[in-house]
Amino acid sequence: MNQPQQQKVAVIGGGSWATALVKILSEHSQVQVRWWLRSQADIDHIKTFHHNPRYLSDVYLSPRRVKPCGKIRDAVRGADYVVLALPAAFIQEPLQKLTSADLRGKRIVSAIKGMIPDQNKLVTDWMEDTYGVPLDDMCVIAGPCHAEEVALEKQSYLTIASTNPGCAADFAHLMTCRYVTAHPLADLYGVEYAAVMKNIVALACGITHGLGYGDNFQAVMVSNAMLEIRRFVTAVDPREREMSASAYLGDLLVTAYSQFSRNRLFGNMIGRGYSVKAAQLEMKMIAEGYYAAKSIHVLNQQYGVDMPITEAAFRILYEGEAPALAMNELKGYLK
Ligand SMILES: NC(=O)C1=CN([C@@H]2O[C@H](COP(=O)(O)OP(=O)(O)OC[C@H]3O[C@@H](n4cnc5c(N)ncnc54)[C@H](OP(=O)(O)O)[C@@H]3O)[C@@H](O)[C@H]2O)C=CC1
Ligand SMILES: O=C(CO)COP(=O)(O)O
Repeated sequence: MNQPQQQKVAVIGGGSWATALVKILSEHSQVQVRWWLRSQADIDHIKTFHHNPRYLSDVYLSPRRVKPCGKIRDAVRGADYVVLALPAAFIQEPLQKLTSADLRGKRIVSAIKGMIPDQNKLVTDWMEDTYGVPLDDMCVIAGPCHAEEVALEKQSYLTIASTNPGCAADFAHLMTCRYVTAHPLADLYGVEYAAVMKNIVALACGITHGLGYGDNFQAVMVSNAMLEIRRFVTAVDPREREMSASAYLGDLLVTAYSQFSRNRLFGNMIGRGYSVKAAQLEMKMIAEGYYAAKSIHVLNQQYGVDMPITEAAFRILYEGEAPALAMNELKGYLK
């Protein structure tokens, strides 16, 4: 591991995952975190009290290692790594203040499990197209890991995927601490697509739970979903991959079953009769699966992969189909 002594990491985003990542990174004495948040009140609170007031507010944030700031150019200046940790729908606005020159020579890490909604692009593709960041200078953070469990220092595993083995290994080192183990993996696209798609499945699981379906049905749905994800990922990026690995199956399982899953919670509300708007207003956090259902539906028009679970979610969320009707129809496709 050829890491220089001091590592400067800019983290972009002020929500729960950003807070958890800042906590993990700041476990390393050689890491300095510049943390961009959009709310000046939150920045002031963190500087004064060393806790993020609205997300994972129990987490202590070391003032020696973590410097919050409100200007994104200040956050990325001199950084070795820039970690993107906002929901995909909100990443374009703050990044508009940056030019390709601001990001040149830096490694970009996407912690986002969503697609740029209006363009239906993976975040890494969008960064390459918009800022000319070479794919080899990027990695994604994946794996079954909820921010809430990082806050509690519960043992967790992450996967750092990149086309560049050195980039993945270096960042995996920074993501490893007493309660987190991170492993590098070469499958950037497979991991990134699977992370987007498992959110749609978790949302669909939440819908069935809200409708009163039981664990038996959900287990069948999750098994079928894994096959659906495999079919799509293989169509988009054909290659050998071990889809039972935790970056794929593990993340699907934790999101489909965890009490902390935003996507499952959102789906559960829809299944219980909330409208999409009402569920969004009720949720204090973002469910990426809502946006992903549309992006994957649109993308799949060019691939034509059989995806009954994603399609059922799309019809419920965007075409107003009654959840009970869509799930009743889905029953005929599951084995
Ligand atoms: N939470 C988790 O356990 C994990 C999350 N992820 C991924 O990390 C990414 C970030 O999710 P997470 O941290 O959970 O999200 P949260 O819902 O916790 O936080 C949302 C963030 O987005 C900001 N935001 C909300 N609305 C807007 C807006 N209209 N314009 C600009 N910014 C806005 C919020 O700022 P403000 O508070 O000021 O409104 C906040 O910083 C997602 O892609 C998610 O899938 C990945 C692994 C685990
Ligand atoms: O990706 C996650 C856990 O690995 C988080 O999923 P949710 O956004 O559904 O909470």
